[in-house]
Amino acid sequence: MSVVIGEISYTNILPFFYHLDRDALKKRNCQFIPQVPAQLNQEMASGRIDIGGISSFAYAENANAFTLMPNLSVTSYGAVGSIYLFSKVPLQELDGKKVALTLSSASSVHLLKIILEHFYSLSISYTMMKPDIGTMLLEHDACLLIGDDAIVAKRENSDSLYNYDLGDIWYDQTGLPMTFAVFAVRNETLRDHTSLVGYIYRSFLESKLRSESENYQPMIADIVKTYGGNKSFWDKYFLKLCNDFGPQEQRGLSYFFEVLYKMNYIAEPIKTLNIWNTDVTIK
Ligand SMILES: C=C(O[C@@H]1C=C(C(=O)O)C=C[C@H]1O)C(=O)O
Repeated sequence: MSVVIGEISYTNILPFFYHLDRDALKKRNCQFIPQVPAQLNQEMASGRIDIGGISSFAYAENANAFTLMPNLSVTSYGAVGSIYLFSKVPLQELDGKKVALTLSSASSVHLLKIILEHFYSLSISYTMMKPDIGTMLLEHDACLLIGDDAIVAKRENSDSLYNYDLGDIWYDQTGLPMTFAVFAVRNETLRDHTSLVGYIYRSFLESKLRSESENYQPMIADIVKTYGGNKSFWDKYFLKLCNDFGPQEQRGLSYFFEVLYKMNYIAEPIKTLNIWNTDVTIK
């Protein structure tokens, strides 16, 4: 039986994937499925995908079925640079208005609801839509985009619309980092394929450490060719993102989960984050 690895199809996950030895992983019977986060979340929940990066919100919804991997996440301390609310009016004036939300996201969609309803006490009507800023804004006053969709939209629309970086607002309001993506494994996969999961985990960690030690340079050169933008934009983007998942990132995530529970967006409170103790398991 193969182990299926979910691969978020956004540049922000690349530090964990860029230096993977995919042939070695395929020889060990691993397969890769690239998808936007919301799709990966569903497929992890249904068991079609076994391991990989998912929305942190999806962990909160499936905390009994998933185990988190230490040291790996997509987190921001303040501005993230790829998660924006684009609005025709200032944020405070959105009360009673219509906001379109990208179908690709789960964490940022809920973070936006926390910001608008909990931090700013606004009442909003939401529609989930495909991530296309033109269509989204035809009949809505604002829209949320994430990942490369948001990066391109910001490049092209920053003069004509108000834009708000959700990582920035979260940090201003809480003083905490925001973890958008975590790395998780299904509990049965961890139980049945412990040593292979250990190998995959080490591969992600090594790719991340190598990307960081190279200041993301070969990776950024490839990104510029594929996605455009200039090198200095991508340099800043990756230097600002935090790819760790230590005590402070976990504190921020636990607070996000606490607010989600208070606002009834998750059914059960998350009392502890179930993080794999790799020191004990991996030899
Ligand atoms: C930083 C980002 O984080 C992403 C946001 C996610 C979400 O909102 O559910 C999920 C995974 C992350 O890759 C981004 O895509 O811009």
